[in-house]
Amino acid sequence: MLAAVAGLSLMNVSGEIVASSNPGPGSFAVALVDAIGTADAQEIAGRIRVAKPPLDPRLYLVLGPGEPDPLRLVRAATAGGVTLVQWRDKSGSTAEQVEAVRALVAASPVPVLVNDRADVARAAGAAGVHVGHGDLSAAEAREIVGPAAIVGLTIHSLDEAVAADNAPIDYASVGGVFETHSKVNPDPPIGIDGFRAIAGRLRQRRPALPIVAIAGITEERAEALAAAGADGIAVISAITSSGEPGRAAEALRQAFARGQARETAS
Ligand SMILES: Cc1ncc(COP(=O)(O)OP(=O)(O)O)c(N)n1
Ligand SMILES: Cc1ncsc1CCOP(=O)(O)O
Ligand SMILES: [Mg+2]
Repeated sequence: MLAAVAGLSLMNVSGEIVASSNPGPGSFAVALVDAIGTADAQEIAGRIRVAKPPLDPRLYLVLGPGEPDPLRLVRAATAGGVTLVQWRDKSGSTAEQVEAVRALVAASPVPVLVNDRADVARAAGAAGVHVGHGDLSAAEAREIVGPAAIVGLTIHSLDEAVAADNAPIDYASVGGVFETHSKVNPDPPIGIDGFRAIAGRLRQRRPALPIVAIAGITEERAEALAAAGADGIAVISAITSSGEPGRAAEALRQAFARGQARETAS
């Protein structure tokens, strides 16, 4: 498979290079064969464009093996409006994680990312990986999952925002914004003002980088965070503990949309 992709890329990019010198119709084929034969690997790699899965971070569900029926949960939550899913397993074996992620990828109509484990993401055919402090760096994760995958990074502070200026990431997750019972968070919550400050610093250098907020997010807070400029909210308990994940997802999406409308109007 990889060899086929490499061969096609070599053909396509060589064709682009030859076409840019405007050869006549009779000499194009000869020039193409010459270009393929003398191709410079670095130039070819630099010109390859890869299509990423579309990233819609508006409502990002994080779940793990503690859920009694993860596939059912994901089906209901995505039907209710979840746009992105993350598998977060802090203790399962590698084989267990790969199996769980493969099943989720098959069941989910939206992209599935894997927390921490770029190797699992790649092996299971997930859309990407999320890393934070103490995990692989974003650059190391990117090496493993490749240029077409989604890489997300947690940002806790202004210093981490500055350090992320050149990180090869597709979105940042800022938090913990509020207190959470779903994870041990040693740092105090940053609040909505902290979110605004960090998001502002990230956007100084990377205005198009999607930024989601995480930790302790409820319907009411979803609206406030959208109004504060979040591109998305990442939640565990607001959906997994609701008893009705589809309805909870719908309510969060609606609240988030109300906040976005307030932000646009301001
Ligand atoms: C969307 C999202 N944001 C933040 C995190 C937390 O990542 P990290 O800081 O690496 O902590 P763990 O989740 O690995 O315990 C996340 N997983 N997802
Ligand atoms: C994975 C993670 N990272 C920072 S807070 C958190 C958990 C968020 O869960 P909840 O939405 O239940 O507060
Ligand atoms: Mg992590």
